[in-house]
Amino acid sequence: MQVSFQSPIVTISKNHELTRRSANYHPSIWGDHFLAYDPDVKENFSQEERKLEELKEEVRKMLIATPDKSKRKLDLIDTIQRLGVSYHFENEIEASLQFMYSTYHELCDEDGNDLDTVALRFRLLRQQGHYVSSDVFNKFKNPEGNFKESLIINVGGMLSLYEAANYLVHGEDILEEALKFTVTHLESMLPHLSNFLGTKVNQALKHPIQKTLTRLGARQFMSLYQQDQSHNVILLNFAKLDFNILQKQHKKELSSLTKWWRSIDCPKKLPFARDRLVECYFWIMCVYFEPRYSLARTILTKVISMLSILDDIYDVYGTLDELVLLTDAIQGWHISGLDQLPPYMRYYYQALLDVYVEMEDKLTKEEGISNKVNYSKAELTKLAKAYFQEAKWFHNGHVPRFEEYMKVALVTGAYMMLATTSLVLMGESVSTKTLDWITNEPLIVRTASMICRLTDDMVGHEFEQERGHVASAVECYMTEYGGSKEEAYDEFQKRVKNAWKDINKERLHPTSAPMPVLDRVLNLARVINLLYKDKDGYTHSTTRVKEFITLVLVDPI
Ligand SMILES: CC(C)=CCC/C(C)=C/COP(=O)(O)OP(=O)(O)O
Repeated sequence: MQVSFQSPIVTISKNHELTRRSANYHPSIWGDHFLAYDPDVKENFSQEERKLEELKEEVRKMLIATPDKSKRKLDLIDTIQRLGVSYHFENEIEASLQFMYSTYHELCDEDGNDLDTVALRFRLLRQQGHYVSSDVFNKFKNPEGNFKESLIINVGGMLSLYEAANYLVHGEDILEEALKFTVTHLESMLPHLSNFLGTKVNQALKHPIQKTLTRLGARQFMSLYQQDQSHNVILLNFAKLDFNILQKQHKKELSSLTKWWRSIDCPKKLPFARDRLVECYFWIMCVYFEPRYSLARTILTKVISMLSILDDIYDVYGTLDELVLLTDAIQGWHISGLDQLPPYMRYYYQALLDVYVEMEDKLTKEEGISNKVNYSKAELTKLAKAYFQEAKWFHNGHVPRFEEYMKVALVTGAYMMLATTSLVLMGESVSTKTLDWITNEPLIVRTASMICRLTDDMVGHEFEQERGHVASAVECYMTEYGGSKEEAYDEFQKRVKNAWKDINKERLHPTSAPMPVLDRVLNLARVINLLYKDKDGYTHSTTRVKEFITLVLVDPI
């Protein structure tokens, strides 16, 4: 099938003025909202911190006192994790799950036919990276090999099985079946459930734990947990206080980032670009939310904001001649590259260099080293080259073969660059060995990049093609294989589903990199799944994404 493809839109009008493309992005919906954030007076803050420490110790004691063999321990760990406060108890949780892993068979015998417990234990262990066999679910099947009908009325057990099955890896047919079985029955049960249970099921079906980002998930889980009559008051109060204290820190970071962003003055100086500082911060806060990553979060937000503009320069505004110059300047990576650039690019390039100077300075101050920054620079160079390749395809009206497109588009999704930079900024905890590992595009990074690219192209290609854009995965696929866009979407959905199995597999021990490193990549995949579900919520950020940002960064609990 022939796909209509727009011709280049950078044209010279009759009076020889250059007409550039425009995407007409809506302006920032946040403006200076976070600028004036003024944290409570110090005294108030330290009172809260003291209270937090007290509650934390109580939760720690509770965690230690609850026997590792008990179902209560499983529930407690799960609740702590879902409330978003497990980062305070990493060692305690690791030790308990290690014990459960080493005594797994014995514990499974004790769990008997309690589906909720079996599935919860399975999920908590897989989440932690421990491989346990999915054969444990065989006992819930009938002699015909199907899941038993009697399970259907056990909503808690079904939910637990559904959440566990999302941790499937390739070849686990039983978990594929479990997913189908639980989704079908939970969906059909929805209208008959109480308000509380219905909300719980609905939320789980939309956002399985495996794809849930900690802060947003915590916020949503907290309101449900509060309604649960058996909730633990100390734990809930601790989680609420921790959420609010951390939100203040995030607001403070956003306030200082807004000052920086104002100095860039995107609406005036680079009016063709998306003005999305707050959305960028949300993106990066999803990658790492913990207090210890404050510096990393701040600088990575600057990097992603600059990448967003760079994407618009290559995709929307720049002429091919100008893009040659910019790509050269980025390869050269030096202030001398400024001279040849047109004014708007010179302005952009200077601001980009400034972000990297800051990155070098801060890392040198923190750790006494700055050569790790070179890993990020190398990725940026790679990214610019790939952007340029796409620009050439667009300006020549060329539709590449699907695989040829994907090779370049996996890079232009920018996840390789962002993942690498996120690690560079994690400081001492990430070794140069790990940075070498990520530079070689390991499976988990390729996979997250693929999820990013296909998800982005499925929801964004029509809007992009209207304004003029390189052929996306959808156009390339249809041109090469024929068929409708719906068939292309089906194929891509399948690939995305498989990609999640790869991510699950890559997080099982023995892993190719430390778990905190893999979790940055996992979080990047989760963000794209959240922001680009059904539509490009980053570019068009006035609805769903605004709600997410409000929940996590605006409203305290
Ligand atoms: C991951 C990063 C860098 C996020 C920053 C914002 C960005 C460039 C989003 C993708 O935009 P797009 O949908 O216009 O991308 P593309 O042009 O590649 O389709």
